[in-house]
Amino acid sequence: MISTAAVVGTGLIGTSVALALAAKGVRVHLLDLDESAARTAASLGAGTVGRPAAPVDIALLAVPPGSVGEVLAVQQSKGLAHSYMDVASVKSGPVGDVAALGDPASYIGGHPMAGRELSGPLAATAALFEGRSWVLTPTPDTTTQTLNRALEVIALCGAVPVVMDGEAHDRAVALVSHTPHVVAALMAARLQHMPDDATRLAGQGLRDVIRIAGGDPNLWGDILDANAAAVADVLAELADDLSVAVTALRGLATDSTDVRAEGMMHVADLLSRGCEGRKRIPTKHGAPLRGGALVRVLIGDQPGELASLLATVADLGINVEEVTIDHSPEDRSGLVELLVDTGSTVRMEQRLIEYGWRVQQGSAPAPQGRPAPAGRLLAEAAPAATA
Ligand SMILES: NC(=O)c1ccc[n+]([C@@H]2O[C@H](COP(=O)([O-])OP(=O)(O)OC[C@H]3O[C@@H](n4cnc5c(N)ncnc54)[C@H](O)[C@@H]3O)[C@@H](O)[C@H]2O)c1
Ligand SMILES: O=C(O)C(=O)C[C@]1(C(=O)O)C=C[C@@H](O)C=C1
Repeated sequence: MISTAAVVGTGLIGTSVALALAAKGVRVHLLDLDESAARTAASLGAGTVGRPAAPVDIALLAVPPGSVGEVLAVQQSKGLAHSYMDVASVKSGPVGDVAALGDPASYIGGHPMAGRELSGPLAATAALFEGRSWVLTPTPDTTTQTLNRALEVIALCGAVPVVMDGEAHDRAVALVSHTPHVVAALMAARLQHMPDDATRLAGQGLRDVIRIAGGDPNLWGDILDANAAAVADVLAELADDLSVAVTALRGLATDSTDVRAEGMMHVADLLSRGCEGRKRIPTKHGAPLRGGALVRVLIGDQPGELASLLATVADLGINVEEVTIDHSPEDRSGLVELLVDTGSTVRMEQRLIEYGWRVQQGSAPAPQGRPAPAGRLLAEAAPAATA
């Protein structure tokens, strides 16, 4: 059983792990090149700043991918821990660096598949890894004790271990994490000089697409540098699809019936392949996305309104897969979208109306038009609520 740990690199990921371990009673030592980051983490309850008097059970190296090998070698030479694991978003590079610079027996590569577009200890949260996959890449050199300690860290963080080969991991994350980041950055870069009237129209769809583009450019430069070939392969396929999409759309903009028909065929194919691809992504419980449906509710933009809506939904005993909220600053309203089982929507809409919530009934695809001025107004609710 792990009772002591160290975290080297107390930024977003290091502090999140430290908070989760500290909450489970593990004594955590916090180390960072930037001492203020370690002090901030400590002030959040993530542990104590400074080296332990004796080696801890396991040290987590939560530093940029290019620094893992060097940091491991330094900390092994100082006897920081019995075992070491890193959390870097790429694995082949760090594993190679470790073999060249340090002792690979007490090291295991790791990568929690959870994060944020923010950096630093203040963005950390103990719940970050709950229910998420956490890759481990043991090599033939890794000792069983080190593997077991890493598995314990993952369990204490509430995550799900996935053991993989480092190169297979890097190919997989090129598709599911690194290329999406590049695509988000490319799209967000298009917005740099957009006119103000377009800015005002930006809704949740755009925000969903560009959220991760806010990630630290230095960290992401390091990640892309370490997985460049695999990301380039995925991007090249995307570029082929893009060029088909451009040609098809140019065709749709012509007067020729034949060219338009062919263009529409390609556009329809692209859109339906998109829907199919999206269904391959598991939900938070690990099952692929099924026929979920959206229930849309207008709320007032004041503190406690969303929490109150979610409490009502919980009272109804309906399981919500996802919640998104789209704020409209101009009329101080919010449109909340709750993804639930298809079978639950009608009952849920009726019951929410009975409770006095303003439901956009018949919720299905994207909302049309602007939401009306919001607020949970009993007087405005459906007849069932006022009867
Ligand atoms: N951000 C994410 O969403 C995410 C998700 C999973 C894994 N990761 C991986 O986690 C690691 C850390 O990322 P983060 O988002 O927490 O970054 P971060 O910038 O929030 O934190 C990194 C911390 O490491 C410290 N540091 C850098 N070099 C150091 C060194 N040589 N010795 C000691 N401390 C050092 C920095 O001062 C900083 O406090 C990276 O390897 C990243 O690939 C990130
Ligand atoms: O959700 C986010 O903000 C993330 O950046 C998470 C994400 C991902 O792509 O899933 C990003 C990089 C990490 O290596 C792991 C997780």
